[in-house]
Amino acid sequence: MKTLNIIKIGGNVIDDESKLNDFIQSLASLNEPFILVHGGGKLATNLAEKLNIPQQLIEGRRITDAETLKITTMVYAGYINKNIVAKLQKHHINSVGLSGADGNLIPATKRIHQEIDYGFVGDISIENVNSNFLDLLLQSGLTPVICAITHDKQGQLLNTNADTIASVLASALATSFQVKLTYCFEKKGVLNNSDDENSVIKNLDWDTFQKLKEEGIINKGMVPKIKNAFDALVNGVEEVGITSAENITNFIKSNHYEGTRIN
Ligand SMILES: Nc1ncnc2c1ncn2[C@@H]1O[C@H](COP(=O)(O)OP(=O)(O)OP(=O)(O)O)[C@@H](O)[C@H]1O
Repeated sequence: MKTLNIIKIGGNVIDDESKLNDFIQSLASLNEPFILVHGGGKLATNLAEKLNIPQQLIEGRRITDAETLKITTMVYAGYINKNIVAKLQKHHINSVGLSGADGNLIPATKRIHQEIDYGFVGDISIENVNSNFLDLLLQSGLTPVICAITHDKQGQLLNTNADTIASVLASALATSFQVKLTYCFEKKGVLNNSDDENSVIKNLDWDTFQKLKEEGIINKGMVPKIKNAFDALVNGVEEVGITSAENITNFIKSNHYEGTRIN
């Protein structure tokens, strides 16, 4: 089976043009096929503030009312997606930017919650991913760049967590590729001490994750990210890791390179 990398890039890197340029340059030297999934929450929040549209986040999840859906779609599927595609083109990586509605790539179901009205938030499943479409693009030598906007097949766009999209896509493709899933963000990996960049946990198993979560050492957005990472492993993804954007290529190429491997 051929190797395929699914790489997720986080918001703190996307917000910083210089960090983003370095990340894309590093990706360009990977020499392995990849699919890039991106977040971008901070830019969406900034634009919403400028437009006086109040934002509400519950446990790191954005409540997506009709106005917020417009903002997230403009920011994720518009500016961020095309900015990344343009930067990849500069490095001769012919990429194509997609939402989950394009090519019916990621159909979703609007989340119904007993107590919280999340608004236009979409839950997704491995079975519904249009992996044939991704396969066609990859076979044509194109690199898909995917944002966190999905659709319900009834004409409604939905907002879906980008870490979950990366995990679900990786799992859906694991039957036809040897998939390596790598989450990239601004730190060197999952840290044992948030103040010490040199405290990267090299290997993280489920029991250690539970312990560190209970102790509060792993918190905020890192909790759902790691849960998504374990889900991918359970669903047949070969290798799952979390590392810094600047070290992406070295991490993928060497098992000994700095970062956290999920196992
Ligand atoms: N033990 C830990 N080690 C490293 N980071 C941690 C840890 N615990 C919590 N974090 C936090 O998790 C954050 C990463 O999660 P987050 O969901 O914000 O990632 P992201 O991929 O950058 O976001 P997005 O998908 O919204 O663009 C880090 O910025 C850090 O503050």
